[in-house]
Amino acid sequence: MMLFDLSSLRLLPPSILLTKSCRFAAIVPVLTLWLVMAVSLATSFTALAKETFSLANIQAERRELEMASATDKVDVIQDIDQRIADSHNDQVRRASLYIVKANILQHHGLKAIEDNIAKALLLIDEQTQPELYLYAMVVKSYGMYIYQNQAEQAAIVLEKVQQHPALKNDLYVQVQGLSSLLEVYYKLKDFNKIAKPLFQLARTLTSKEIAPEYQGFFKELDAELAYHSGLIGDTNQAIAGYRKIITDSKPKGQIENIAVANCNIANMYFLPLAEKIQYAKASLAAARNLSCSDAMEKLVLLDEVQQGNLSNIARLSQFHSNQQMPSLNQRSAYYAGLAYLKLNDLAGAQSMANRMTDTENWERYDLLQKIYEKQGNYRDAFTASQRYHQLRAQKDADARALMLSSYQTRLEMAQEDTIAAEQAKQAEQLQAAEQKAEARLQLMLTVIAAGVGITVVLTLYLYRSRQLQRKLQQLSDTDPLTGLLNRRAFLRQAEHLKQLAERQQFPLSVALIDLDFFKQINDQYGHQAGDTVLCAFAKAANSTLRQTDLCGRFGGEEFILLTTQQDTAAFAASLQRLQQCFSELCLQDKQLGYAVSFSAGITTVFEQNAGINQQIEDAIRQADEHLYRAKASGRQQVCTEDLCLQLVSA
Ligand SMILES: Nc1nc2c(ncn2[C@@H]2O[C@H](COP(=O)(O)OP(=O)(O)OP(=O)(O)O)[C@@H](O)[C@H]2O)c(=O)[nH]1
Repeated sequence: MMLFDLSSLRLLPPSILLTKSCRFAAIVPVLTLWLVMAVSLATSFTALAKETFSLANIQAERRELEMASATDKVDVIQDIDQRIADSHNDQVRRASLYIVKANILQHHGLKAIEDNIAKALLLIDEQTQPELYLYAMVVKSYGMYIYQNQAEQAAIVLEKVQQHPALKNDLYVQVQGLSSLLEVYYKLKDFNKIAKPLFQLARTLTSKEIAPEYQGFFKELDAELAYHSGLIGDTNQAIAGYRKIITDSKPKGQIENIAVANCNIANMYFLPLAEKIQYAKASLAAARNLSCSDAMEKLVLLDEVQQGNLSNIARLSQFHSNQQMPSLNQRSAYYAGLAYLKLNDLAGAQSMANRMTDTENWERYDLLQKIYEKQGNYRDAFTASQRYHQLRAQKDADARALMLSSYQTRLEMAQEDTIAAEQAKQAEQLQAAEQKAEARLQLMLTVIAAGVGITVVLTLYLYRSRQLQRKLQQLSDTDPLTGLLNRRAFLRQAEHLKQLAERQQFPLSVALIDLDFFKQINDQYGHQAGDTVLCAFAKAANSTLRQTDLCGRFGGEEFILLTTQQDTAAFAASLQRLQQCFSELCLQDKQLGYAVSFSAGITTVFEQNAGINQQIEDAIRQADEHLYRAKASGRQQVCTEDLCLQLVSA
């Protein structure tokens, strides 16, 4: 049976490990392993790519569908349904398609919105797909507002949407939300709040940060911005917005866009009538068959009646009420009524007043006031006049509030911008300071590290050179054969010891030692044996003398000792011990095997009590003289000035 170690198989090519017979069997698990790894890697990459691009894909698809929705809604809805059916495996995409469908069907009743949003919400996880959730909320709240008159609830939802951090990931939803919020605030007459989303919308749409692929898409929303600007009385911004659309549409020959843009300007509440008529004429000049063309013609007709062309009154008054432009219907009835009054046709005027059903419209009361006045009904004329002034004052107050709110908001946003710019500047400065500090710290650390490194290297270098110096000193101070001090080092240290002896008042004596018949040893046993004898002497000296004694090789077979012994007798006794030890070592040596002796001459260098104090050189000369006597008296003796003592060998 063959056993395989799979861990090693993975590291080494199977061919190296296996014989031909079992190679195939081993390749199978290895290949399987590699295959599993490759497949899992590929799937994880695909999953990652899918996760990363899913929002972008959804946004691209939404763009495509909503842009197309402007052309043929029925086809688009069919297309969406098909896509929903095809994407049964992708919940997120399906949810997105349901929301797009709800958005496209916004003007087809609440049920169409609610049904599709409900289906989408079932498929959305708010935590993991916040952008889709926000989109659903925007579409849903718009439906609530237009069909259920739940503007307040819609405002709460839309405000929450605008504050959601994930909104920044979806500029489209952000803009849709702002746009809906504007309408809702307008409906609620929440004038203090209108300006902010409007300016935010304007800022977003003019932002340079909009990615190129979104710019074309958002162009559609320029009309939205212009429309809301008109609603809040920012006629300049509204006209500028519409003019932009007109300028963009002209080279493309999009005459409907041009007509509608002019039409929208003409319909702006805050625009003076004379200007309205001018834009109405421009709209009609571009196209006459649009849903707003009737209203434009009515405006032009109004002008004619105002100019005194009263023959057109009948035509003006004949216009059927147009649901799209209720205000214009009211207005045409008003101007027709005024014209009838000019012609003293009170019945005609009254019929026009009856058509003005909006009891909040100040023009109705202006007309009634004038009719009652002509009838001589001053009581009702007074009441109508009172109501007229009341409503006008209210309208003026609303307009003033709107203007003030717009300026107030502009101011607040400018302040916010200043604060944000200041904070950004501070953050930048802080970052720069942090970077500087970091760089300084880095530099300091580098310097410290370099310092530490240099110190370590220097210390090592100094330590090494100190060691070397010591070694050199030791080499230059020692005799290489015996390891004792050489003559020069001995004399130097002897000088120091003598100075110490003088200071501390201790006695100092010197002995000059010469080995006996050394030449004979050399001659008889060889030079190496002579060296052994010299080393034996050094060894004996080291083991018998005191730590404080100095011993050196003075030259050849001559040694010198400097001792702090009290008297010469004690010194001689030490030399006796030395002789004993020395001769023993020689005797025990296999090469020699016999005792060797030495002769010594000793003398006092310094002795305070005896009044002796001589130079080291003088003392050595004296010791040499005594040594000469020791040699002359038969060797193996130690001699002082007065006597000689025989040394005993082992
Ligand atoms: N092996 C050896 N011999 C040395 C060394 N230095 C000097 N000598 C020898 O020591 C001998 C000294 O001989 P001498 O001065 O005649 O003295 P001696 O033979 O000891 O006779 P006495 O001193 O009169 O007892 C010479 O033969 C030198 O060559 C050394 O380092 N090693």
